[in-house]
Amino acid sequence: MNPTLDTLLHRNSLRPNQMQEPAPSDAELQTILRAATRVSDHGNLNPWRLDIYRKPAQEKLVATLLDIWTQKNPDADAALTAKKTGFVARAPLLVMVSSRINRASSVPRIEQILSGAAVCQNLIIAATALGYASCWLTSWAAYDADAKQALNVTPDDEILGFILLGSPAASASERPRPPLDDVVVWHE
Ligand SMILES: Cc1cc2nc3c(=O)[nH]c(=O)nc-3n(C[C@H](O)[C@H](O)[C@H](O)COP(=O)(O)O)c2cc1C
Repeated sequence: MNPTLDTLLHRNSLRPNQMQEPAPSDAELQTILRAATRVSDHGNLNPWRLDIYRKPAQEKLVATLLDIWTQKNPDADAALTAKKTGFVARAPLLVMVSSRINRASSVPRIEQILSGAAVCQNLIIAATALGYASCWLTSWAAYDADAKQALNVTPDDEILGFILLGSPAASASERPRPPLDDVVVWHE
């Protein structure tokens, strides 16, 4: 089968706890990032940013999220707190994709965000094509004003994804995909 279609037709997410070292090498990551940023983009605005976190930066990010989470959820139990804050360091590499909306442009905000979503999906596809595992998460942190500020994302912008990457440590369980007849309408 055509290798691009093979990747697209067989991609599955793996949870961060199903990933292990190594992360993509620097050279592989460059390729993944080039593929990720080669997206459709109305107005050629590049209205997105990619923040790369490796360890120890991932651990510092956990500490930042922990401060914010515990202030807002002082009664949360330790397991929940660890889950809600530790996810960003639970895989070998984290890429945060966020919008950088160009407000001077007439291109609608939604279209600039959609271009950023394409960045996320291209990133995942490229990592999959190189044999890496990936998972696109948002969690509470993408929508928390203080977390956004700590991550240098303005209130007007959006955290589009925390994308975790690593080597597969398990095989993905196949989940049902929608029958085409459920989601496709043919017009003749
Ligand atoms: C924008 C976006 C945000 C997501 N955020 C989360 C999340 O916070 N937690 C989660 O468990 N899954 C989240 N997911 C879903 C997973 O990334 C994944 O798509 C899902 O587990 C299905 O697996 P699949 O990619 O193999 O279809 C998100 C997906 C998208 C597109």
